[in-house]
Amino acid sequence: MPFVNTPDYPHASPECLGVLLVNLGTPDSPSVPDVRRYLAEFLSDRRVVEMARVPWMLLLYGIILRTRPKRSAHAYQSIWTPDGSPLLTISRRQAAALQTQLDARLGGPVKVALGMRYGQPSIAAGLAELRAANARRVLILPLYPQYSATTVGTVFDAVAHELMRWRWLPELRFVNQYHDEPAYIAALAASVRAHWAEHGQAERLLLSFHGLPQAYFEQGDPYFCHCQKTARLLAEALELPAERWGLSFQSRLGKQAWLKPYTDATLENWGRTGVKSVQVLSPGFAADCLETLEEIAVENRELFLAAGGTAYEYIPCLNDTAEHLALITDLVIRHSSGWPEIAHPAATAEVLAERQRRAQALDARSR
Ligand SMILES: C=CC1=C(C)c2cc3[nH]c(cc4nc(cc5[nH]c(cc1n2)c(C)c5CCC(=O)O)C(CCC(=O)O)=C4C)c(C)c3C=C
Ligand SMILES: [Fe+2]
Ligand SMILES: [Fe+2]
Repeated sequence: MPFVNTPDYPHASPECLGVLLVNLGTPDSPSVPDVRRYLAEFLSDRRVVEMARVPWMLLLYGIILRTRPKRSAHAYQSIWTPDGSPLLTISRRQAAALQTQLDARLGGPVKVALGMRYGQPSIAAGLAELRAANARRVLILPLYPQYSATTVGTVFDAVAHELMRWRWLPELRFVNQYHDEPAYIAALAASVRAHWAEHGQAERLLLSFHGLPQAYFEQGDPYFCHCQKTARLLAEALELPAERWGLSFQSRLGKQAWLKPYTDATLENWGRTGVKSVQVLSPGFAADCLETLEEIAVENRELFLAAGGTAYEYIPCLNDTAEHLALITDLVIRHSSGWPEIAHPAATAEVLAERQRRAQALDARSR
């Protein structure tokens, strides 16, 4: 097997800390062929759909990829911006802002790259960018607060798959989840309070998380429990009594049972039973995307209003807000702590200069 080599490795070049920010990924364009290509990659992932391979491939290529791309492309067209898919443009802004924050807070060189699990820029391309910057230590940060094998687990697979081709591996760390991180809960609470300050408080707050097949939970995926804890901590931070908020799961696909209660059914039920106003937040998404901007902000609004509700507001994801960037920066600093001082906030310019002086002295002695 041909390995990726570093034949022109410059011995004196400075090492740096590499950070790979990862999110799900999105089609290259909202055209039907591009959406089909994206869905084919996504839905062929064994961690996303655990069905037996042969029947699933027959169903995927025989039916799903002949019908769903048209419907999904239509939905993507409704949220696409002049700069591209919201998920990608927001992720790029997060990566650029994280680079700025880390440059300011770390004493040593750091390189941030973006990698998407499906589509472009790929995880392989992000890792290649880090290799080109001579990142000898790499922190992988999947931007999924709650762990699921279908999201975080598959990011690990893609990283491992790419590194199998490398001759010289970097040191590696991998953030697994941050569902109960105080700074994450505080950032969510701040975004809800900011919304309340501007628009007032609705009768109920719905915390809607992306769903999963129920069977994955029964077989040990902790995602459901992580979502419950995030929601409880957020409600506590907002001092919301139980009757003023709910938790639900959105975006189900196919006929099998997914995690319950479902977001659409919850909103319809609330509308039917006299709840007039709701605000909906999707705490599990680090960036706005098709599932929030179309499904939550548009589709589910119509369901709630048709069921008798009169006011429906969607509260945006944390995206590239200052609170979110502070949280992401903090996660990087804490998870890279203990690595050589280059990656540590205590590594000031003086520490690095001293380190360089020592290296030069050693070098001079060994000549
Ligand atoms: C079996 C199918 C799916 C599982 C399991 C699943 C889990 C899962 N997904 C996210 C986050 C996102 N999903 C997004 C889109 C999306 N998800 C699925 C299917 C499953 N997701 C599909 C088919 C699609 C594509 C759109 C469509 O055709 O409906 C997105 C948005 C991507 C974008 O381009 O904007 C995100 C983000 C999580 C967090 C999760 C499990 C916890
Ligand atoms: Fe999804
Ligand atoms: Fe959806």
